[in-house]
Amino acid sequence: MADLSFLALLLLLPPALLFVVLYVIVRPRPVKIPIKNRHVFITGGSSGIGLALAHQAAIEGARVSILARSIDKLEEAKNYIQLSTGIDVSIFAADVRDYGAVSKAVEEAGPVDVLIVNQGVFVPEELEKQGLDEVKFMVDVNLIGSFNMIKAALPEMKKGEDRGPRSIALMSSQAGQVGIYGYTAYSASKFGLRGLAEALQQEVISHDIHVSLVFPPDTDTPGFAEETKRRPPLTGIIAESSGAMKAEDVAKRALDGIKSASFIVPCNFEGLLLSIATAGLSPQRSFVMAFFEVVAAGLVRLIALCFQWNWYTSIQKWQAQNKRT
Ligand SMILES: NC(=O)C1=CN([C@@H]2O[C@H](COP(=O)(O)OP(=O)(O)OC[C@H]3O[C@@H](n4cnc5c(N)ncnc54)[C@H](OP(=O)(O)O)[C@@H]3O)[C@@H](O)[C@H]2O)C=CC1
Ligand SMILES: CCCCCCCCCCCCCCCC(=O)[C@@H](N)CO
Repeated sequence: MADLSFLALLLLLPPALLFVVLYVIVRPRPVKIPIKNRHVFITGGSSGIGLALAHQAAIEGARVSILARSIDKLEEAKNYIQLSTGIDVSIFAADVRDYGAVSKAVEEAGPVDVLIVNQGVFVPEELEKQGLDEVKFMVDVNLIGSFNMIKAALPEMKKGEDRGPRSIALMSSQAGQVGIYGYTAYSASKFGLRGLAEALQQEVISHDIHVSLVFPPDTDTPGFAEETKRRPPLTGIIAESSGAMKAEDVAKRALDGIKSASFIVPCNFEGLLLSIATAGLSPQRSFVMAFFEVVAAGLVRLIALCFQWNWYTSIQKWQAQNKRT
């Protein structure tokens, strides 16, 4: 009996020690970002995930501003939120590719507490067929547009130390964690956001600003409805490895991730696996998540290799059936 409890202790000791070590070393330290009564500024807030985020943030008592190009869609979004919640949302018509327009909007909106850089365009096609104009379009809107937004909002955000912890959240995609057939430009733009976010977090941590990166799977939005009209079949087949979600559910996950200042914010179970598989050197505030990352790394890599096996088999089959062009 005594031998058994000694054995149990011996088995439990390494994970317990690991827990303690991780609890001590995880950086940056955990922090909570309040939403209520704070200024939440959402780009691409007139449609899909951005609109769901604006709606949710308004319900939670935030002062909400949304920015997008089309004034008609912005007004429609404003009316929808007004009708369903009674809350007024400020709207700003600007193209994120235009730094001057974006700065003007941010200046008019006033200091931002939570900046959600969510605008995005996606036009899937094999690189060989896709025009460079479309490649540039995706990189400009998704990546350079995000730089423009952050550059415009950061100076005032930095001055807000008396307002408490602030957040910059970026909307990536699971295609920003793994490259997917048909998404060369899109994946590149979303992988780019990760480099931006990791470096930025180190630069703004001393100002109590916390960066989050959200990784949704396929999500039912007006943009996605357009995308599916022209998505190469193989893109769809591979993307279906992760379950599709509703915009409201992605928005809820995203907002919860922002409020707990998680650096990596997965949205579904496959996303959780992907986050562990691609944890790399990204910051981790939660010692519990850090524990799983350390302990599950090998197994998750094995699962990832099985997915790659499955995807390459699908590609091979598809190309055999449809004669390579
Ligand atoms: N839906 C999906 O399957 C997934 C989406 N995502 C990401 O989530 C984000 C939102 O996607 P989703 O809700 O589907 O997209 P939608 O196409 O439904 O909405 C996109 C929003 O971005 C705005 N926008 C687009 N281009 C610009 C621009 N140049 N300047 C300013 N605003 C712009 C649009 O308004 P306007 O056109 O008027 O400018 C609109 O408000 C994107 O970053 C996308 O990559 C990630 C994973 C999956
Ligand atoms: C370790 C094992 C991990 C297993 C899970 C792998 C699942 C990967 C699926 C990738 C899906 C990409 C969807 C892109 C959605 C998107 O951004 C477009 N709809 C454009 O908006």
